[in-house]
Amino acid sequence: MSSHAKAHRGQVVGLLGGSFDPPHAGHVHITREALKRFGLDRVWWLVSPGNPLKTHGPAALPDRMQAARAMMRHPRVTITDIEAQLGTRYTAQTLSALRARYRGVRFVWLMGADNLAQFHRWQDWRQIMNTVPVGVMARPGDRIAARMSKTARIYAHARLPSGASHLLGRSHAPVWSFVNLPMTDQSSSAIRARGEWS
Ligand SMILES: Nc1ncnc2c1ncn2[C@@H]1O[C@H](COP(=O)(O)OP(=O)(O)OP(=O)(O)O)[C@@H](O)[C@H]1O
Ligand SMILES: O=C(O)c1ccc[n+]([C@@H]2O[C@H](COP(=O)([O-])O)[C@@H](O)[C@H]2O)c1
Repeated sequence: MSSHAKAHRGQVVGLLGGSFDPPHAGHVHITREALKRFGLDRVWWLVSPGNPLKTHGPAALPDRMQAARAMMRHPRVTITDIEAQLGTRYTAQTLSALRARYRGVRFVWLMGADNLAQFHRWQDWRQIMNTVPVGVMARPGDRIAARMSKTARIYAHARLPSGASHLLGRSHAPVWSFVNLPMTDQSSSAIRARGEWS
C-alpha cells in the first residue's frame, strides 16, 4: 500500500520517522503535541522500511501502514511509506531526497528523547542537524540521557530556549528544541512483548 504525501511551498512539515511496529497511543500523543508546540502546519508519519540500527526486521510494511492509518486520524497528519518509494533508509538520505522533491517546503525532524540520546550514531547526523530543525519530545526514562547526549552537548548553542519552541518550524538550522510533554510510557516493544502484535 503506497501513498502520495502532499505539501505546499512555505508549509512547515514535521516528519516523524519510525518503525511503527506497531503504532500506539504514544505516537498519537507526540504528534498532536508536536503540531501545537513546534509551529507545524502538518506532520507526516514516515513508516520506515526498517530501522538501519535494528537487527530484527519489523512486520510487513503494508500491515504497519494499515495499523498506522487506523491509529492516527487527523486532518493535518499524513501516513506515508515514502521512504520505500524513494528507496532511502537512512534519515540523512531521506531528508535530502525530500528536500529535492518538495522545494520550498520546510521540513522539521521529530523524534522522542530516546533517539536524541543515540543520535550521534546515525549516518551523517551532523548533516541532519545542520540542514533541518529538530524537535525532540520527552520520553519516560530518557530525558536525562538525552540532555547529556553528545548531540545535545555539541549543539548546545543551537537549542531554542524553553518557551520559544513554537519558533522551531520557522528557524534556520542548526536549531533544535526539547519539549517536556506530559509523558506517556507506551512503546512498540512492550506491545510486542505482550504478544499483542504479529
Ligand atoms: N511514548 C513515547 N514518548 C515519546 N516519544 C515516543 C514514544 N513512543 C515513540 N516515540 C518516538 O516516536 C518515534 C517512532 O517510534 P518507534 O516507531 O520506534 O516506536 P517505539 O515505541 O520507540 O518502538 P520500540 O519500542 O520498538 O523501540 C521515535 O522517534 C520515538 O522516540
Ligand atoms: O539514519 C540513521 O542512521 C538512523 C538510525 C536509526 C534510526 N533512524 C530513523 O529514526 C526513526 C526512528 O526509528 P525507530 O526504529 O526507533 O522507529 C526512523 O525514521 C529511522 O529510520 C535513522
